[in-house]
Amino acid sequence: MILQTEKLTYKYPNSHGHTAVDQADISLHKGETVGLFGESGSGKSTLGLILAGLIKPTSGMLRHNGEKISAPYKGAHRRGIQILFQHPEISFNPALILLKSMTEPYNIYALPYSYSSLLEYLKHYGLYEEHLYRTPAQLSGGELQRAALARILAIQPEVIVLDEPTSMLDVITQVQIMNILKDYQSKNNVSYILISHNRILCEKMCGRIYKVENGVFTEEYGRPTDK
Ligand SMILES: Nc1ncnc2c1ncn2[C@@H]1O[C@H](COP(=O)(O)OP(=O)(O)OP(=O)(O)O)[C@@H](O)[C@H]1O
Repeated sequence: MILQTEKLTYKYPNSHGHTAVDQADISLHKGETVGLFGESGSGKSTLGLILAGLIKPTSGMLRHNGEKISAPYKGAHRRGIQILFQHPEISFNPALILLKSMTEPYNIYALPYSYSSLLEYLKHYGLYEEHLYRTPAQLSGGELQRAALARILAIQPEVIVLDEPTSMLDVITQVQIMNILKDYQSKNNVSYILISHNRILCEKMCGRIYKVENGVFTEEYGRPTDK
C-alpha cells in the first residue's frame, strides 16, 4: 500500500464547526488510479491538500509506504507525493520565466540536466524554446498545465494528486494531458488520486472510486480501467 489514511478529519479554522473531511479511510496501491468523485464543496480538494502535505489534518493519520507522515513532508515523502492543481498558475512564480521554473526541481533534488536535455524533454509536452522565455501570464492555460505536469514528472514521484487537472482546458488539451498521464503510469507504475466531479472521466481513468458526500468518503467500485 503506497498511501493509507485512517480517520482523516479536517475542519477549516473559520468554518464554525463544519467538517470538510470526516474520518476518511482511503487507500492507494502502487500503479493504481483512484477517483474522488463528488459535488462541489463535498471535501475532495481538502483531502487532496492533506494527502499532498499542504495542510495538516485536524485529526487522523496518514501513511506513505507504511510510514506515518505529517506535513510539511520532507525527503522521500516530499519528493514522492506531488499535486497537480486545476489552476496551474498556483504552482508557478508569476515573476519567473518558464526556464527558471522548469529548472527548479532539478536543482532542488540535485538531478542532472542540461539546457539541451531540458529542451528535448519539454518537446514531449508540446513546449519549445520560445516558451521558456515567457512568464506564466504569457502562456496559455494548456501550455501552463503541460509545463506543470512536466515539472512534476521530472522528479519521478510515486503518487500524484490530480485535482480537476483538465476541467479548465479545451478538449484537445484535456486528451493530451490524460494521455501523458496514462502513458507515464504504464511506464513508471505511478499512482494517481484523481479528483473530479466528472463521473465519466472517473470511470474511464479509475479502477476504484470513492464517492464524496458532505465530507464522507465511501468506496465504490468503478468499471475496470481501460489502460
Ligand atoms: N479555506 C477555506 N476556509 C473555510 N472553508 C473552506 C475553505 N476551503 C474550502 N472550504 C469548505 O470546505 C468544504 C469542502 O471544500 P472542498 O474545496 O474540499 O470541496 P470540493 O469537493 O473540492 O469542491 P469543488 O469541486 O468545488 O472544488 C466546503 O464546505 C467549502 O466551503
